[in-house]
This record gives sequence, structure tokens and C-alpha cells, in this order.
Amino acid sequence: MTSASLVPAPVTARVPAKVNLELLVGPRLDDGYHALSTVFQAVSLYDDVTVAAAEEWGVSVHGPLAHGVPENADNLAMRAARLVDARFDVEPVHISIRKGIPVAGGMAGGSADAAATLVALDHLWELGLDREELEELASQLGSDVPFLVAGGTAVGSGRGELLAPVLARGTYHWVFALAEGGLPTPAVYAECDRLRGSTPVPDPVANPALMSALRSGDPHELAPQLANDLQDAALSLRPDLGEVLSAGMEYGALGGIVSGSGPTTAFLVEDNEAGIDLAVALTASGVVRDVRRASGPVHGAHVIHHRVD
Ligand SMILES: C[C@@](CO)(OP(=O)(O)O)[C@H](O)COP(=O)(O)OP(=O)(O)OC[C@H]1O[C@@H](n2ccc(N)nc2=O)[C@H](O)[C@@H]1O
Ligand SMILES: Nc1ncnc2c1ncn2[C@@H]1O[C@H](COP(=O)(O)OP(=O)(O)O)[C@@H](O)[C@H]1O
Repeated sequence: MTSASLVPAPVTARVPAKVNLELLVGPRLDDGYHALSTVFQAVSLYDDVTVAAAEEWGVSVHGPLAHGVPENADNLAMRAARLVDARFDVEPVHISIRKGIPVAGGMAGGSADAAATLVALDHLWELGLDREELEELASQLGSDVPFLVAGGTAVGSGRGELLAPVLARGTYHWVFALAEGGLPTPAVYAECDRLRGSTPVPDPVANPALMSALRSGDPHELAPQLANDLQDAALSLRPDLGEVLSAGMEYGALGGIVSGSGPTTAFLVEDNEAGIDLAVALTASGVVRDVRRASGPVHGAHVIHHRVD
């Protein structure tokens, strides 16, 4: 056997974006984070993350949405790789990311890449991590990362990292309106605090009507239950999003909401055809520069490609 044959073949993991069907933000805690009750759904906009054995650690980012993503140690995928290295002392890899998830858009693209890197490295270096170990590593990388490992539909509590599955029937169809520029998550939480001032904030509790809507599988039942406590803050920082939300509802969405910390807006529609109609209407209106259609729930980070040369 030659030494070249000992180098493992590159591994690609595919990872979805998320939308928060409900994002209830509780009081600011002493560590600066906020207690959350959130219902995540994984949707079919994907990043593909390939890890390949290399002489030294590195990361590169590709595709039309790659602009503004760091190609250095600040990349969340690289932080995930260094965490795995610190724990398991693995050989270096080059990470190549193909972005299909809007950047800094409130759809957890960076967290998704961290989740995909954990899953891909587990496969490449045959670490044999179980789900619990993966989620524990994920929670060290960010509040949203465990959900991007898990996928599906789930309730997140704590900082968003403590997950419980939700019984959701059916498939939901979404149109996402992409916005120019991004919104930094910490700035949106800070604006939420500023708007609340000294008003006492109760601990957040998941809304039973949302859970029952998800069990029904009916988008008409789900639409009125969509809720986002960060929406006012996102609109305060980006007033133009109000016009996008109004346009989406006017052109036939069942419900519309800012996705997480924004500035992407998410519209729930009746079915695939309604999604095509809304995407066309929003683009033609000139209010929205770019749209993506997606459906959910879908699986979390998973290996799609293990090349054998
Ligand atoms: C708002 C949400 C909704 O799912 O995501 P995005 O919409 O940005 O993707 C999340 O709460 C973001 O999760 P994530 O982006 O993983 O957050 P982290 O890296 O852990 O934290 C980034 C910053 O967000 C704020 N933060 C985050 C989570 C939380 N429960 N309370 C907070 O106040 C803090 O200011 C923190 O410094
Ligand atoms: N792999 C990555 N993909 C996207 N952004 C990343 C990544 N790694 C680090 N970042 C940084 O994280 C910021 C937030 O990006 P992202 O996770 O896409 O947004 P959000 O937190 O709104 O969901 C970006 O502006 C970028 O500087």
C-alpha cells in the first residue's frame, strides 16, 4: 500500500438553513444572552461543506452568496474544525464551503457550516461521535448550531441550544426575500433590549396553539401563529423591511415574518405553485432584489458525498 492511499477521500456534508416559526425572547441574562423559547424549522436552502486532508488548516468559500464570508480562523467552520482538533488531535484539513444560504440573513448560515464541518470531520477521521457528543460540541460553537445538526422541526430553549423535537405533519412551502446587506445578531438583540427599556419581560413559554397548528399540517393554521420578538428590533434597524412584509402579504402569502434576527423575510404560502406566484410577484414589484423558494422540514447536516478515487 502506498502512503497516498492512506489519505482519506474528501467528505462533503450538506446542511440546511433555518427559519424560526416562533422566536420568544425572554429577559437578558447576566452573561449577555437572552433566555429563548423558539421553534426552529430546517428549510431546503443548503450549504455544502467539503473537508479534505491537507498540509495545513485552511478554508475557502465559493458561490454567488460567498461575498463577505471570512476565509480565515473567524469562519465558523474553521472554529468547528479547531474545536474537533483540540478534542481529538486530528490531522489538518482544507474546508471548502459552497454557500446557498444567505449570509448574515437570520438563516444561521455560519452556524450551518459549523454543524456540517462537525459531521464531515466525524466521517473523514472516523471519530464515531454519537448524536449527544455532536450536539455537545455544536453547543460550544453557537446557540443555533445544535439545531443545524438535528434538523427537522424542534423547540429550542436555554440560549436556543437545548432541543426537544416537535411533532410536525406535512411539508410547508416558503418564499424568502433576500435583503441587501446583513444585520449583526448582537445588534438586533441589543436593539430589542433598547426598545423594551425597563419594561419587565416574562420568561418565554412556547405557544400551544403553534404546536397544535404544526400537528395539523395545515399552513392556514400555522400562518397566524408565526411570531418573532426580534421583528420590531429588526424593523427599527431596517425600516425598509416593513415594505417587503406588506408586499408579501398583498401578493398572497398566508403569513410573513422577519427570519430570526433578519434581514431576510420569510413568507409561508399554501403550496409550491403559490410559492412560484409569490416569488414572481415580489421580484416584479421591484421591492425585493432576490428571492428563494424552499420547503421544510428537512434533515439536518448529513454526508452526501464520500469520494472514492
Ligand atoms: C437570532 C437567532 C435565532 O435563531 O439566530 P439568527 O437569526 O441570528 O441566525 C439566534 O438566537 C442567534 O443564534 P447564534 O447566531 O447561534 O448566536 P450566538 O453565536 O450564540 O450569539 C451571538 C450573539 O447573539 C446574542 N444572543 C444569542 C442567543 C441568545 N439566546 N441570546 C442572545 O442575546 C448575543 O449577543 C450573542 O453574543
Ligand atoms: N461559514 C460562514 N458563513 C457565513 N458567515 C460566516 C461564516 N463564518 C463566519 N461568518 C460571519 O458570521 C456573520 C453572520 O453570518 P450568518 O451566520 O450567515 O448570519 P445569521 O447569524 O444572521 O444567521 C457573517 O457576517 C460573517 O462575517
